[in-house]
Amino acid sequence: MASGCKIGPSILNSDLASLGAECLRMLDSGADYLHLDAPCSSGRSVFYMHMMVSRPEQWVKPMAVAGANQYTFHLEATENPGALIKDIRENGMKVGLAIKPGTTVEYLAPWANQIDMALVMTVEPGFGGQKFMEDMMPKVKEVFGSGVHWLRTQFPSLDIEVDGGVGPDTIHKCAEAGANMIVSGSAIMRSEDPRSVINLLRNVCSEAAQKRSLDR
Ligand SMILES: O=C(CO)[C@@H](O)[C@H](O)COP(=O)(O)O
Ligand SMILES: [Fe+2]
Repeated sequence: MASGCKIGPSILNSDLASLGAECLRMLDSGADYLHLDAPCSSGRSVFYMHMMVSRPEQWVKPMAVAGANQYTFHLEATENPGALIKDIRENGMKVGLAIKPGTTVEYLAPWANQIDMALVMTVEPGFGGQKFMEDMMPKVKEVFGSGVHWLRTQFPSLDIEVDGGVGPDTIHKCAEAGANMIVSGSAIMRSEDPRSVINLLRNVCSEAAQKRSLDR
């Protein structure tokens, strides 16, 4: 099984001058991990880096030294995903592999057994506050060959993350599709009560996961 439902506020939208304080505010509000879209140094929290960069190879060591726990790179950004996965592991981090809206899951599938997390982007990477792309949900449920199989069923222990436009209005789609790691930027960061948004996202996600396990 995947590692349970986890909510990771995206810090991309926050005031970068007060990054540390924002991270603490999110952890105090119940965040399971922090999804960082910009390189930064860390204290001792759970930092999952989303590297939207063109040469992800060059940032592995600096991110490891800065204390990142997971390094997610874009499949489209490298010619040698296998070597990069190996390098990330050798630098003591977990591995995330992201695909942009235009990339199908068949490109990700060959690597699925070597990574800790697949990230299905639900907006074009770049900035927060964009509209959720519901038509990405079939990727989480992926169609293989002639039959329909959920990515979740194909790789039951794989964490599947969604990122972009996810909040109280869109979480149900993600949870029903089988995502268990939920990145949410504006919906959490702009809320006056981030704790209640985080709880809501986690509850919807957990309920869907429970329902799936009962249906099995
Ligand atoms: O990677 C990205 C955007 O490219 C995200 O992590 C966003 O920062 C999420 O913000 P919202 O879409 O939830 O506002
Ligand atoms: Fe992100």
